[in-house]
Amino acid sequence: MLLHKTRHNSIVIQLSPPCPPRLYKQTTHSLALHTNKNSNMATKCTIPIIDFLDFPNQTSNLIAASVEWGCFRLINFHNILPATLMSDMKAVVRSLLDLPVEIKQRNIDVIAGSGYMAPTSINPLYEALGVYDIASSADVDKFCSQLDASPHQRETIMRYAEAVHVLFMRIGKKLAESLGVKSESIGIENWPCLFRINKYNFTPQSVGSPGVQIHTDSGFLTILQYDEGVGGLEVMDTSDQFIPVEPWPDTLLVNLGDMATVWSNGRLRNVKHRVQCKEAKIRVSIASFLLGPRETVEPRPELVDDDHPRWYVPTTYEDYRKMRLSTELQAGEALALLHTPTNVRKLWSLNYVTVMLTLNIGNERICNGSCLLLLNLCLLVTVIKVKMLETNLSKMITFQNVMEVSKAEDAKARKEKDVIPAEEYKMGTKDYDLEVLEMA
Ligand SMILES: O=C(O)CCC(=O)C(=O)O
Ligand SMILES: [Fe+2]
Repeated sequence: MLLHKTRHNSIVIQLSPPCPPRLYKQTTHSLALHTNKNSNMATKCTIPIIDFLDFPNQTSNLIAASVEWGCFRLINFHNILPATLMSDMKAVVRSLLDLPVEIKQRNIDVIAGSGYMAPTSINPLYEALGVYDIASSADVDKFCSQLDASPHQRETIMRYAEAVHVLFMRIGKKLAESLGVKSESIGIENWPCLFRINKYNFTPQSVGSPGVQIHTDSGFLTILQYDEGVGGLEVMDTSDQFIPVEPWPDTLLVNLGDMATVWSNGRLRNVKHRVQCKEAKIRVSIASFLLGPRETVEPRPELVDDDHPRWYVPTTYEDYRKMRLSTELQAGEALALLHTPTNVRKLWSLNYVTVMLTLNIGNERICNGSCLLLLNLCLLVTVIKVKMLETNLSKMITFQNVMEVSKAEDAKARKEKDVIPAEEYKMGTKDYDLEVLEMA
């Protein structure tokens, strides 16, 4: 029996383990064929693969992957983002992250966490540089100037930004259409695309430690060019277990984030993921985030009906991001704070019914041992859930108060970055657990 937490934070009890969709299987040896139709497939179920050259055949796979997993590996996209551009970009990114700290600090935030993040004493393994919106050539230009990028570096970054933006448009439109939403109506061309390059200074002492804590991405879609040599990235599978995203050359990982869940009225899964230090090497990744509509984000009317009542109240990405930061709910839990009052009431009534059933049936001794065990488990889950809801609600109230003095909140969100020189990292000597990083 499994207790399974759905993306609406409700708990369902499954009598047998859920099986991930069987559509997606990978060959054990390589991805050389770049197809998931190979008949010699391994039996292991794993992260879905979407072949970008195989649309519209892939439409149902795309939707299944986005609903069940909230992520997929993308293959055969090189007509848009060539392999040479990916490796050129990787080289540029490495050299930018190797710049002296005084230069990297010129990369200031536009929104909290969009600029340079220095290693800190709490999290000495991680640093990042970022651009608020790679869909804006002015933003990309500014980033290049801040870091004194050479003409070659500038050109590579510009070409990469354009290619990733095209990929976002194509994937986003396919996703919308496969959900029955007309892609022309969503204005996706105007959504900002945050860009972040991440460096993990993994050392022998840090093996086994977290590089980035469990989180969901707060935006709509993420395109991740993960390190092709150094692993460590893990995503939560359909049974809520973390599984490694083994580095496969010439593939990208696409994640769906919190805004996709709101926009789709809860149909698209915001995948939880994390980075663990597996080996003592420098790991570099390039993450691009399509954040979502600039104005209000709310469930699409096409996806709200009697069978799918509206789950989320309207919000803006900016407000949601601030709420995630101030509540430190980084793994999608903050979405519960956007639940419509009707749905919150439903959750409470469900909890109430479960408690009553457990107490009544337990008292009347009309059930056998295993039934009682099951009911007790329900009770335990209910109590935990009510506790979580209470904590989240109190965080929301705090958040609302804090929003009233939003200037102060902004300052608070831009956490002080205590830069420490590389030679002073004391990895392995004390716990450099986790600070809450401002993940996109
Ligand atoms: O470095 C990675 O592979 C993942 C980074 C990530 O999840 C993020 O930047 O949101
Ligand atoms: Fe992420």
